[in-house]
Amino acid sequence: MLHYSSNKRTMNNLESYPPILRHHHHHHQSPESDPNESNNDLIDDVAQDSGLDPSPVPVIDLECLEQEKEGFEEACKDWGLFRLVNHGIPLTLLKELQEQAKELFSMPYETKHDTCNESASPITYFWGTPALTPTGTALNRGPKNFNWVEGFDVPLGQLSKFQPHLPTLDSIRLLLMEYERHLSRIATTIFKAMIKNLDLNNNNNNNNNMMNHSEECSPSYVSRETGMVRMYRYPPCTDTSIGWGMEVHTDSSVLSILNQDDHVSALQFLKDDQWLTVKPLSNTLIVNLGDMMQAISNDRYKSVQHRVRVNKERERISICYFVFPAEDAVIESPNYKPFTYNQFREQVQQDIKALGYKVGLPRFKHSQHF
Ligand SMILES: O=C(O)CCC(=O)C(=O)O
Ligand SMILES: [Fe+2]
Repeated sequence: MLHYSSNKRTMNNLESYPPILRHHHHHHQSPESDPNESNNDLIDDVAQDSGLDPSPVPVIDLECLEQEKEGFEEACKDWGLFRLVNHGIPLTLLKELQEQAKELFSMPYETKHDTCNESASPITYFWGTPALTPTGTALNRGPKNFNWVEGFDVPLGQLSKFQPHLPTLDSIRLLLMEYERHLSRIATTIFKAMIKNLDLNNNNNNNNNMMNHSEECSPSYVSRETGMVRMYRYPPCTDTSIGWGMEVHTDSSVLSILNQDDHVSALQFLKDDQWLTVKPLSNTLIVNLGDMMQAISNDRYKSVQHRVRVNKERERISICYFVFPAEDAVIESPNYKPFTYNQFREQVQQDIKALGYKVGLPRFKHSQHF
């Protein structure tokens, strides 16, 4: 019985991949594959099994942001990425989301494609690139920039107004609404602590976007309405020279919070010119700082460069939450010309279309070097 269902799952899986992501899915090792690569995979797996975290990613306790201020500051300044513990999200919710996302992705490709192309659906389905237009269609960047990934784009502000026909998508919608409540709480807590450490309230008296006078965190820079979730599946690919699950980039968000598959390590980030791998560890979240946070902090904090490797044998699921400033929130800091997130996004889209890549923050600096 077990055997039967696991065979069935494998078969479904192949049908569930977008046609263009099916070619390199076979179980035997390809002769040209680089032996060092496969060794690395093995080492990762051993490290994972031992339960240790061999890469020195800073660990931040959400309950102790003030007490452990120094470590938190260092993580924001020197790393741009940290592992979050004590986040208060029930482990059952994290696991349920992973399970439901896996089930959704394992549906036939056509089903996923058609469901999300219903005109009323704010959730869109894409593959081959994480770069989308505001309406959710993929920005075509040519075959060179093809990424080994498929995903769903979920604008969180619209979830309560919409009921998908597909039952799996609807149950995921309900889970995501619950998840969003936790994530906006977490993002606000982290952002408040950052603003306090950066001492921005005192320095920018005329800037209402950080906190307002009653010491309440204003929603302007961490807006619930514009938040989004991306669910990704990275199919396995025997030929890892094909490229990246997701090529190197920085996030445009204020903060990104990642709930990743417990089994496959693939996310890498740049630290002092070295690529380090983030090991998946159960019941932890990965938080990374995005471009908006770097600008808000006037470059004291850093939007970390990261990328996702393809895995030879196993698919990987990740669920990423991104928080952005409100539409009308103007980012003002000494190194930058004042700009809104919409202007930033518009510029990114233009650059991707014209140049094939995102220029990002340098476009908005007083002195432009790019
Ligand atoms: O899937 C991941 O681990 C990271 C995804 C990512 O970097 C992104 O969506 O910006
Ligand atoms: Fe990213």
